[in-house]
Amino acid sequence: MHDGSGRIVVQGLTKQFGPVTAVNNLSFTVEPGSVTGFLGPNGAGKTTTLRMLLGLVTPTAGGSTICGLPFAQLGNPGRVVGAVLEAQGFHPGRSARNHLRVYAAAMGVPDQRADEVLHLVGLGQAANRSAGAFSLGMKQRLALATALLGDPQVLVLDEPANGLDPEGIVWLRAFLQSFARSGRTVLISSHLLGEVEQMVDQVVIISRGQTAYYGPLETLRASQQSRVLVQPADPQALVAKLQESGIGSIEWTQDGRLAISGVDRKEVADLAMSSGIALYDIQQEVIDLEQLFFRLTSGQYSGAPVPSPTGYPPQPPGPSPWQPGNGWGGQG
Ligand SMILES: Nc1ncnc2c1ncn2[C@@H]1O[C@H](COP(=O)(O)OP(=O)(O)OP(=O)(O)O)[C@@H](O)[C@H]1O
Repeated sequence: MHDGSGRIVVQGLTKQFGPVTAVNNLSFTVEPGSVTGFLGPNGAGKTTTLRMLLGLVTPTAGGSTICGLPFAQLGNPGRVVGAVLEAQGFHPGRSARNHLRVYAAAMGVPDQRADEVLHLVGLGQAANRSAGAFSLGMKQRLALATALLGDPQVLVLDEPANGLDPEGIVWLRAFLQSFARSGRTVLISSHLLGEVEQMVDQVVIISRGQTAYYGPLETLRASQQSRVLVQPADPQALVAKLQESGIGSIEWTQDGRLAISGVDRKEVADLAMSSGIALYDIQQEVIDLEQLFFRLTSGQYSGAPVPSPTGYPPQPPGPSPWQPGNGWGGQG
């Protein structure tokens, strides 16, 4: 019997395809009640990890659990975890409703659940239309509806924003956040941080099959020291005043402004005013998460070091479920 927690634990997960190490000793925990983004560039090992989590690929080492159990031991897994791994091929002549009824029967849920999940994903009006003729965005919604059939506690979605128009992305964000707010677990992968930035609370960023960052998105943002960018009438005078008062560290930007770290805008403005130095422009630098993401994952290609923010390396909570005979490496 699973523990009903909705927690996903990945511990020491490794997958070797011949000479290729697709996933390398990967560990992280996904807690219920939040949307977690599983991010990394193309080829980082995201799909392989999700396939191992869902019992479709046998790990070379390590393992994973959902609600405390390896996938293979979940019993009726569709009732615990709903998954969308790729925009599925749908039977060309089958309506959306009938597609769902086939899956509902296989899972042992009543036919009427097909209509419920169609409404949940906004396809209520398209129930009788042929799923094979759906647009990519509608197929994504239908795949999500299929994953929701068993009213699962955990959702695992591989690149769910792919193919959605801006309205679809806004809808998906609201849907996943409300799903998570009901105490359930959402894990979504993407190779673009910007695409899921507004949807996720936590992130697991991987590069070359290894964890580059694991923790709240906010902590990642805050780990980047922001700078005050200022254009003074007399830069030398402001530099002298800043150095005199020991405020921040100062650099010149390429466009000739002063960039001051370790201060807020008000401190710089107050100092300039009390020193009689006019400022033509002053602003707090906005941290570009996309740039940060590239920096974190560029090691995939260049071997660059990555920072270790708080919360890393991750530890699975509570007693280790990784005991001999607990399903390790046997599923797949
Ligand atoms: N069945 C397989 N046989 C051999 N190599 C594989 C296999 N599946 C994946 N790989 C390799 O493992 C690495 C990780 O691939 P994976 O598909 O997990 O990455 P990904 O992060 O999901 O990438 P993408 O964003 O492009 O989908 C890649 O180098 C890929 O070529």
